[in-house]
Amino acid sequence: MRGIWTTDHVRQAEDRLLARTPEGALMRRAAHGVALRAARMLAEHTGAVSGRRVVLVVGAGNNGGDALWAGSFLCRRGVGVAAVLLNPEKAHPRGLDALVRAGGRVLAPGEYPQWIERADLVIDGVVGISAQGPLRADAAAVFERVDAPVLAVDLPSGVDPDTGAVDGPAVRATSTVTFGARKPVHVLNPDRCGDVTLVDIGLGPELGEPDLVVLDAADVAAAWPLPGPADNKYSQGVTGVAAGSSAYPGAAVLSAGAAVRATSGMVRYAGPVADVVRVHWPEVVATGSVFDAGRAQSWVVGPGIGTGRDGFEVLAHVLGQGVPVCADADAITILARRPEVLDARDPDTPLVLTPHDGEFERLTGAPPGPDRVTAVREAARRFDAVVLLKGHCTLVAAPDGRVLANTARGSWLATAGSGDVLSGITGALLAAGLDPWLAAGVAADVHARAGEIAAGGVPTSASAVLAAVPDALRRVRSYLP
Ligand SMILES: NC(=O)C1=CN([C@@H]2O[C@H](COP(=O)(O)OP(=O)(O)OC[C@H]3O[C@@H](n4cnc5c(N)ncnc54)[C@H](O)[C@@H]3O)[C@@H](O)[C@H]2O)[C@@H](O)CC1
Ligand SMILES: [K+]
Repeated sequence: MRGIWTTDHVRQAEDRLLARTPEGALMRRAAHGVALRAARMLAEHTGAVSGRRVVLVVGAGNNGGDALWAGSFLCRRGVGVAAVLLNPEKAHPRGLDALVRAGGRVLAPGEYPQWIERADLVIDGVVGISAQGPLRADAAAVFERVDAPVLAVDLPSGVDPDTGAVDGPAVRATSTVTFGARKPVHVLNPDRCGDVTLVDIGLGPELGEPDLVVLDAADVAAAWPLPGPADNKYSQGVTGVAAGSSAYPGAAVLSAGAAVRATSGMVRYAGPVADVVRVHWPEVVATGSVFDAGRAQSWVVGPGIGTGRDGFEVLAHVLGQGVPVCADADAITILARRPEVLDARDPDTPLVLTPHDGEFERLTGAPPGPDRVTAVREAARRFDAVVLLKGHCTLVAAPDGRVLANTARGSWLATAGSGDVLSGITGALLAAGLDPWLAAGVAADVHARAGEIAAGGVPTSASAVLAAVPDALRRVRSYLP
């Protein structure tokens, strides 16, 4: 599991570390990491380092200091370095001194356009973790001229460090070098950060519990339940699926099929399109209604069930079974309109809600807004449920405040029926007894990998995503030590 810390926590940790570190040491270590990455980018993009041109765009704080020091290191490798100082009086004095002593130059205001146009690489040292709001006009005017690859120091300036939100001009980096800890922007807005390199500045012991986590493939593989020698079809957990209707039989086929692909345990289907499900998935034990379905260790409820009285009764029934429930799609709309349905829930049974933005707004009365992490965390507390907020970066919050992020692998999952597949996978993991927060996070990860495999670079479909679940699992298992 990789941790991510908000800027407040990073700043507090840095203060503790700074108190016992010689002055300037951390900044030089950070800047050295920037210079190494910059040299590699020059070599990759131009075939050489020495003789190439780098422009530093330098703001008023330590982020600009990092860029100036990095520039001084690059000068020593024969790179021609020039700095645009956005706020010359406030430019980091020691960094500036180091750059000038190493042979770098400071550009006069009228000089920067031709330098930017001829640059092989631009280093964004406008603002780091103390950033507020979008790029100001002077910095925006500089970056408008940039064609070269951009290396962001700590984070792309203009993008909110804690939410990843962009609300005006902002840098789009080719690569980012960050220090000590990953910040939320790196997972919430990967498109603006490019590839992210983490430089160790010794912050680890000061950091404490992360504010957000990302699962590694090895975490996903380790969490995924596999049958053991003593297992049978019941012991691995029976997944119940209450989905579909005559209008939407596909939702039932996709959700039940995803559960079949995700587990070797038994899958039950209960709903009006049992015959259609049986034709697609002969291994599913299908019946016409949840009221006469046998026992299950979890229920997936909602995809395609409709939002009328029948849907309400189905949802109330499965919530009363005393087993974990994954409520998706129409079940979320029912819950939003008639929250009294939750009275049927035994408060100790886990509930996973999987809204997209529109359903989230229906459920909570407000859209997630720019601070999606806070929004999903509050919803999880309010509903005492795990809430999985779908998006380019999917977030999963637990009622105890834990949040994990699953960064997208392209936009392949933006296809009809994709959510039905996710709910089926989640249901299978709940039936196996996984912690519901982990179940939802692991399901989101494998779903995203299956989407990437199914697409292979071209548009795909939910059926293809479902078919790719086993390959996605094989791939995550290959990361096991
Ligand atoms: N404190 C430390 O121990 C270390 C800090 N480091 C660097 O220091 C950075 C943080 O430095 P600072 O706290 O000095 O602050 P920043 O360099 O992030 O910002 C400097 C100032 O820019 C102004 N500003 C805010 N938003 C702006 C915007 N949108 N456009 C233009 N100006 C804006 C503010 O007045 C702010 O105080 C980190 O991101 C990292 O790059 C690294 O050197 C590693 C060690
Ligand atoms: K920056």
